[in-house]
Amino acid sequence: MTSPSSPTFDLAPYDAVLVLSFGGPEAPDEVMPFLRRVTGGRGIPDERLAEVAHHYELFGGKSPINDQCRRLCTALAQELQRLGSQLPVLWGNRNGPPFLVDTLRDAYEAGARRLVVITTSAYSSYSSCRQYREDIAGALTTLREEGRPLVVDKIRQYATHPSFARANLRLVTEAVRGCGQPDDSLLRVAFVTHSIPEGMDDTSGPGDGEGSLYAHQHDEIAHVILDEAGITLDRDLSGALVFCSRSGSPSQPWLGPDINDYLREQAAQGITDVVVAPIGFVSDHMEVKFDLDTEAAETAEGLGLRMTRVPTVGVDPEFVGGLVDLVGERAAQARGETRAMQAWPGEAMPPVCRAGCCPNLRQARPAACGSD
Ligand SMILES: CC1=C(CCC(=O)O)c2cc3nc(cc4[nH]c(cc5[nH]c(cc1n2)c(C)c5CCC(=O)O)c(CCC(=O)O)c4C)C(CCC(=O)O)=C3C
Ligand SMILES: [Fe+2]
Repeated sequence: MTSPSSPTFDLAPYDAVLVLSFGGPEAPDEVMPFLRRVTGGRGIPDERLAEVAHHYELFGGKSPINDQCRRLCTALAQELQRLGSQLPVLWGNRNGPPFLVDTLRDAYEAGARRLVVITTSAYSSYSSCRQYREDIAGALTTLREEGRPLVVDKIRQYATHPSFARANLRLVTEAVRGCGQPDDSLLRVAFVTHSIPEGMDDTSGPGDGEGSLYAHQHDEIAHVILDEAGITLDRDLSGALVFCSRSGSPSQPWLGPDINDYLREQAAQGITDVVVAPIGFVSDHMEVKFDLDTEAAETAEGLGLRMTRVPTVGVDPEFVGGLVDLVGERAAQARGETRAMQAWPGEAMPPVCRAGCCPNLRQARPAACGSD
């Protein structure tokens, strides 16, 4: 970790850090406009939209995601200040106010010319990486046409930055320690992430035909957490990678198994305790609050399974420190310096995405922060 007086903590050429997120409604009348923006032209059936609208209604029409972003911005700004940087931390979304383009316009008016983006999404795939790069490209085009040219870089996808796996490892270790089931043969750890269409997973990755990097990165983190937590606790832990929040048409294959099916299968085999670790999500947003804390918790209760939900990384200091480290790394790269890129487990993702990686399978759209 860099110390406050360290000359290596230099964030030039950046004028601001920008957190880019998904967006969410904050009042009942914002729910349907939000859902229409999210699903515009994507063939999500109406029944699914009504169902998801109901999830938001259960929480008074307010998604937790914006408050999570506000907390993250505050935590990042505090960590930057602790390291001696005064860079402002801004926030923009894809699907709800504050929209990315508006945040960037305000930044330009305030004098910013080059920014570095952190997305609230750790893994490789179209939905979790390239789509945000398309959002950036779209916003930059609009602003260029307005006579407000900006340069935007992005930190590398951070599923393979050690701080992310380590923070998740620590949280899972604590949850297993506290779950109250000392018998390893009666306990499973379910690592949960957002399901995506199989075609999107098949094409996730660096663009050289490797593919399935989304599933692979999750698998690797799940495995190292099981191993390391097992060593720390001197236990023989087992578990699986499972999925939530499947949408799309039922005929289209998405990644599985669904967490609820997994819980049923485990209960049928005599398991009594499941520790649910949402490694696919950086904070408690709607997928976590509804799909896990509401739906999966009900499934578990109906099965007589005890479910312990692991916290998301949120504003965990190790996680936030890792993001700030990545901002420093990206700044050094922007200055043309070479710097060792920390990675665990697996390889560091490129700071500039490779041509053709994680393609948009519906329509080709310009994407920023990549070599294509
Ligand atoms: C990989 C991934 C992440 C993680 C990476 C990232 O964070 O970006 C993510 C995050 C999120 N997804 C979210 C919400 C929604 N996602 C939807 C639909 C979809 N997600 C997909 C994938 C992902 N989504 C996909 C392939 C679709 C199908 C349609 C499409 O191809 O786009 C729909 C439509 C209705 C439905 O069908 O569920 C909604 C409402 C929210 C906000 C939650 C809140 O309000 O707290 C967040 C953070
Ligand atoms: Fe989603």
